[in-house]
Amino acid sequence: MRIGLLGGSFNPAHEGHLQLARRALRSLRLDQVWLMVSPGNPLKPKAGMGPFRARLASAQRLSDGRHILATDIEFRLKQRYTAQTVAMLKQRFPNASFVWLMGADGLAQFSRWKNWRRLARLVPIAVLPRPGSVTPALHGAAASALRAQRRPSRESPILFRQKGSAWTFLSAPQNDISATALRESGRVCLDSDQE
Ligand SMILES: Nc1ncnc2c1ncn2[C@@H]1O[C@H](COP(=O)(O)OP(=O)(O)OP(=O)(O)O)[C@@H](O)[C@H]1O
Ligand SMILES: O=C(O)c1ccc[n+]([C@@H]2O[C@H](COP(=O)([O-])O)[C@@H](O)[C@H]2O)c1
Repeated sequence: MRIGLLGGSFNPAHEGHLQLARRALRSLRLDQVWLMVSPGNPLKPKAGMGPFRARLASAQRLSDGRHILATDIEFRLKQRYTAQTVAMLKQRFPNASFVWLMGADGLAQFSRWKNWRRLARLVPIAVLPRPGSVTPALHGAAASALRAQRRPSRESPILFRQKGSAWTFLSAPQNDISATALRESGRVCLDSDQE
Protein backbone atom coordinates (compact mmCIF):
# COMPACT_ATOMS: atom_id res chain seq x y z
CA MET A 1 0.00 0.00 0.00
CA ARG A 2 1.44 3.35 -1.08
CA ILE A 3 0.43 6.23 1.12
CA GLY A 4 1.11 9.93 0.61
CA LEU A 5 1.28 11.90 3.86
CA LEU A 6 0.06 15.47 3.48
CA GLY A 7 0.75 17.02 6.85
CA GLY A 8 -0.82 20.37 7.49
CA SER A 9 -2.44 22.82 9.83
CA PHE A 10 -5.64 22.78 7.73
CA ASN A 11 -6.68 26.06 9.31
CA PRO A 12 -8.89 25.55 7.30
CA ALA A 13 -8.57 22.83 4.63
CA HIS A 14 -9.16 24.10 1.10
CA GLU A 15 -9.17 23.37 -2.63
CA GLY A 16 -5.35 23.69 -2.81
CA HIS A 17 -4.97 20.68 -0.51
CA LEU A 18 -7.40 18.69 -2.61
CA GLN A 19 -5.62 19.56 -5.84
CA LEU A 20 -2.28 18.60 -4.32
CA ALA A 21 -3.65 15.29 -3.03
CA ARG A 22 -5.23 14.38 -6.37
CA ARG A 23 -2.10 15.24 -8.28
CA ALA A 24 0.05 13.16 -5.96
CA LEU A 25 -2.33 10.20 -6.18
CA ARG A 26 -1.98 10.21 -9.96
CA SER A 27 1.68 11.10 -10.39
CA LEU A 28 3.03 8.81 -7.69
CA ARG A 29 0.45 6.07 -8.26
CA LEU A 30 -0.60 6.15 -4.64
CA ASP A 31 -3.38 4.14 -3.05
CA GLN A 32 -4.20 6.81 -0.51
CA VAL A 33 -3.34 10.31 0.62
CA TRP A 34 -3.70 11.00 4.33
CA LEU A 35 -4.50 14.57 5.27
CA MET A 36 -2.60 14.45 8.55
CA VAL A 37 -3.77 17.29 10.75
CA SER A 38 -0.96 18.72 12.85
CA PRO A 39 -1.59 19.26 16.57
CA GLY A 40 0.48 22.42 16.08
CA ASN A 41 3.12 23.32 13.51
CA PRO A 42 6.26 23.98 15.61
CA LEU A 43 7.12 26.95 13.36
CA LYS A 44 3.72 28.65 13.43
CA PRO A 45 2.38 30.88 16.22
CA LYS A 46 -0.45 29.50 18.35
CA ALA A 47 -2.37 32.74 17.96
CA GLY A 48 -4.90 32.41 15.17
CA MET A 49 -4.68 28.60 15.08
CA GLY A 50 -8.14 27.04 15.12
CA PRO A 51 -9.03 24.23 17.54
CA PHE A 52 -7.67 20.85 16.52
CA ARG A 53 -11.15 19.32 16.26
CA ALA A 54 -12.35 22.09 13.95
CA ARG A 55 -9.29 21.74 11.72
CA LEU A 56 -9.77 17.97 11.60
CA ALA A 57 -13.44 18.42 10.67
CA SER A 58 -12.36 20.80 7.94
CA ALA A 59 -9.92 18.21 6.50
CA GLN A 60 -12.60 15.51 6.81
CA ARG A 61 -14.81 17.51 4.47
CA LEU A 62 -12.21 16.94 1.72
CA SER A 63 -12.15 13.18 2.29
CA ASP A 64 -13.71 10.90 -0.30
CA GLY A 65 -13.63 7.98 2.14
CA ARG A 66 -11.47 5.92 -0.22
CA HIS A 67 -8.37 7.58 -1.59
CA ILE A 68 -8.24 10.85 0.32
CA LEU A 69 -8.61 10.46 4.08
CA ALA A 70 -8.25 12.84 7.01
CA THR A 71 -6.44 11.57 10.08
CA ASP A 72 -5.79 12.68 13.64
CA ILE A 73 -2.97 10.16 14.04
CA GLU A 74 -0.27 12.74 14.78
CA PHE A 75 -2.44 14.11 17.59
CA ARG A 76 -2.97 10.59 18.95
CA LEU A 77 0.76 9.85 18.73
CA LYS A 78 1.29 13.06 20.73
CA GLN A 79 3.87 14.31 18.21
CA ARG A 80 4.36 17.54 16.37
CA TYR A 81 7.79 17.06 14.80
CA THR A 82 7.36 15.35 11.45
CA ALA A 83 10.54 13.26 11.53
CA GLN A 84 9.42 11.65 14.79
CA THR A 85 5.85 11.16 13.54
CA VAL A 86 7.01 9.50 10.34
CA ALA A 87 9.41 7.21 12.21
CA MET A 88 6.51 6.09 14.39
CA LEU A 89 4.18 5.60 11.42
CA LYS A 90 6.75 3.39 9.72
CA GLN A 91 6.95 1.23 12.83
CA ARG A 92 3.19 1.08 13.22
CA PHE A 93 2.50 0.29 9.55
CA PRO A 94 5.48 -1.85 8.44
CA ASN A 95 3.77 -2.93 5.20
CA ALA A 96 2.99 0.59 4.02
CA SER A 97 5.26 2.65 1.77
CA PHE A 98 5.00 6.28 2.78
CA VAL A 99 5.93 9.40 0.83
CA TRP A 100 5.94 12.86 2.37
CA LEU A 101 4.00 15.44 0.34
CA MET A 102 4.33 19.18 0.60
CA GLY A 103 3.91 22.40 -1.30
CA ALA A 104 6.95 24.34 -2.43
CA ASP A 105 6.69 26.68 0.58
CA GLY A 106 7.38 23.63 2.76
CA LEU A 107 10.59 22.83 0.91
CA ALA A 108 11.66 26.49 1.10
CA GLN A 109 11.66 26.33 4.91
CA PHE A 110 12.45 22.62 5.26
CA SER A 111 15.96 23.21 6.61
CA ARG A 112 14.36 24.79 9.70
CA TRP A 113 12.43 21.62 10.54
CA LYS A 114 13.71 19.45 13.38
CA ASN A 115 15.82 16.53 12.08
CA TRP A 116 14.92 17.33 8.47
CA ARG A 117 17.86 15.36 7.08
CA ARG A 118 16.66 12.33 9.02
CA LEU A 119 13.15 12.82 7.66
CA ALA A 120 14.56 12.89 4.11
CA ARG A 121 16.27 9.58 4.81
CA LEU A 122 13.14 8.02 6.30
CA VAL A 123 10.77 8.53 3.36
CA PRO A 124 10.83 9.83 -0.20
CA ILE A 125 9.49 13.35 -0.62
CA ALA A 126 7.38 14.85 -3.38
CA VAL A 127 7.10 18.62 -3.63
CA LEU A 128 4.37 20.39 -5.59
CA PRO A 129 4.58 23.91 -6.96
CA ARG A 130 2.91 26.83 -5.24
CA PRO A 131 2.79 30.41 -6.52
CA GLY A 132 5.68 32.49 -5.21
CA SER A 133 7.48 29.54 -3.63
CA VAL A 134 9.02 27.60 -6.51
CA THR A 135 12.23 29.64 -6.80
CA PRO A 136 12.82 29.94 -3.02
CA ALA A 137 12.19 26.21 -2.72
CA LEU A 138 14.49 25.06 -5.50
CA HIS A 139 17.27 27.44 -4.47
CA GLY A 140 16.83 27.05 -0.73
CA ALA A 141 19.15 25.43 1.79
CA ALA A 142 17.39 22.05 1.85
CA ALA A 143 17.16 21.65 -1.94
CA SER A 144 20.85 22.57 -2.21
CA ALA A 145 21.88 20.15 0.51
CA LEU A 146 19.77 17.37 -1.04
CA ARG A 147 20.67 18.15 -4.66
CA ALA A 148 22.25 14.75 -5.29
CA GLN A 149 19.09 13.01 -4.09
CA ARG A 150 16.72 14.83 -6.44
CA ARG A 151 15.04 12.61 -9.01
CA PRO A 152 13.39 13.80 -12.23
CA SER A 153 9.59 13.94 -12.03
CA ARG A 154 9.29 11.24 -14.72
CA GLU A 155 10.70 8.84 -12.12
CA SER A 156 7.92 9.67 -9.65
CA PRO A 157 6.19 6.29 -9.94
CA ILE A 158 9.44 4.57 -8.92
CA LEU A 159 10.43 7.06 -6.23
CA PHE A 160 9.72 4.37 -3.66
CA ARG A 161 12.28 2.00 -5.15
CA GLN A 162 15.23 4.36 -4.76
CA LYS A 163 17.84 3.38 -2.19
CA GLY A 164 18.48 6.08 0.39
CA SER A 165 16.97 9.56 0.19
CA ALA A 166 15.00 10.53 -2.90
CA TRP A 167 12.85 13.53 -3.64
CA THR A 168 11.21 15.02 -6.64
CA PHE A 169 9.52 18.21 -7.73
CA LEU A 170 6.28 17.43 -9.53
CA SER A 171 4.84 19.62 -12.20
CA ALA A 172 1.24 20.66 -11.58
CA PRO A 173 -1.10 23.54 -12.22
CA GLN A 174 -0.61 26.18 -9.55
CA ASN A 175 -3.33 27.47 -7.29
CA ASP A 176 -2.79 30.60 -5.20
CA ILE A 177 -5.43 29.70 -2.63
CA SER A 178 -4.22 29.64 0.98
CA ALA A 179 -5.74 29.20 4.43
CA THR A 180 -4.36 32.63 5.35
CA ALA A 181 -6.26 34.27 2.50
CA LEU A 182 -9.44 32.39 3.43
CA ARG A 183 -9.14 33.49 7.07
CA GLU A 184 -8.44 37.07 6.04
CA SER A 185 -11.38 37.11 3.67
CA GLY A 186 -13.64 36.24 6.60
CA ARG A 187 -15.12 33.35 4.61
CA VAL A 188 -14.08 31.00 7.37
CA CYS A 189 -13.72 31.31 11.12
CA LEU A 190 -12.20 28.65 13.34
CA ASP A 191 -12.13 29.66 17.03
CA SER A 192 -8.77 30.12 18.77
CA ASP A 193 -7.34 26.88 20.09
CA GLN A 194 -8.41 26.24 23.65
CA GLU A 195 -6.64 22.85 23.89
N1 LIG B 1 -2.37 26.33 -2.90
C1 LIG B 1 -1.49 25.39 -2.59
N2 LIG B 1 -0.65 24.89 -3.53
C2 LIG B 1 0.28 23.95 -3.20
N3 LIG B 1 0.45 23.43 -1.96
C3 LIG B 1 -0.37 23.89 -1.00
C4 LIG B 1 -1.37 24.88 -1.26
N4 LIG B 1 -2.01 25.13 -0.10
C5 LIG B 1 -1.44 24.35 0.83
N5 LIG B 1 -0.45 23.60 0.30
C6 LIG B 1 0.41 22.65 1.00
O1 LIG B 1 -0.41 21.87 1.87
C7 LIG B 1 0.28 21.60 3.08
C8 LIG B 1 -0.54 22.07 4.26
O2 LIG B 1 -0.74 23.48 4.12
P1 LIG B 1 -1.50 24.36 5.19
O3 LIG B 1 -2.54 23.55 5.87
O4 LIG B 1 -0.53 25.10 6.03
O5 LIG B 1 -2.29 25.40 4.26
P2 LIG B 1 -1.84 26.88 3.89
O6 LIG B 1 -2.83 27.37 2.90
O7 LIG B 1 -0.41 26.90 3.51
O8 LIG B 1 -2.05 27.60 5.31
P3 LIG B 1 -1.57 29.04 5.82
O9 LIG B 1 -1.91 30.04 4.78
O10 LIG B 1 -2.35 29.20 7.10
O11 LIG B 1 -0.07 28.92 6.06
C9 LIG B 1 1.63 22.30 2.98
O12 LIG B 1 2.59 21.35 2.51
C10 LIG B 1 1.40 23.35 1.91
O13 LIG B 1 2.58 23.66 1.19
O1 LIG C 1 8.99 18.83 12.16
C1 LIG C 1 9.12 20.06 12.09
O2 LIG C 1 10.04 20.68 12.65
C2 LIG C 1 8.09 20.84 11.28
C3 LIG C 1 8.21 22.21 11.10
C4 LIG C 1 7.27 22.88 10.34
C5 LIG C 1 6.22 22.18 9.76
N1 LIG C 1 6.14 20.85 9.96
C6 LIG C 1 5.03 20.10 9.37
O3 LIG C 1 4.76 20.54 8.06
C7 LIG C 1 3.39 20.28 7.74
C8 LIG C 1 2.82 21.50 7.07
O4 LIG C 1 2.59 22.48 8.04
P1 LIG C 1 1.67 23.73 7.71
O5 LIG C 1 1.41 24.40 9.03
O6 LIG C 1 2.46 24.57 6.78
O7 LIG C 1 0.44 23.18 7.10
C9 LIG C 1 2.72 19.88 9.06
O8 LIG C 1 2.58 18.48 9.08
C10 LIG C 1 3.72 20.34 10.10
O9 LIG C 1 3.70 19.58 11.29
C11 LIG C 1 7.04 20.17 10.68
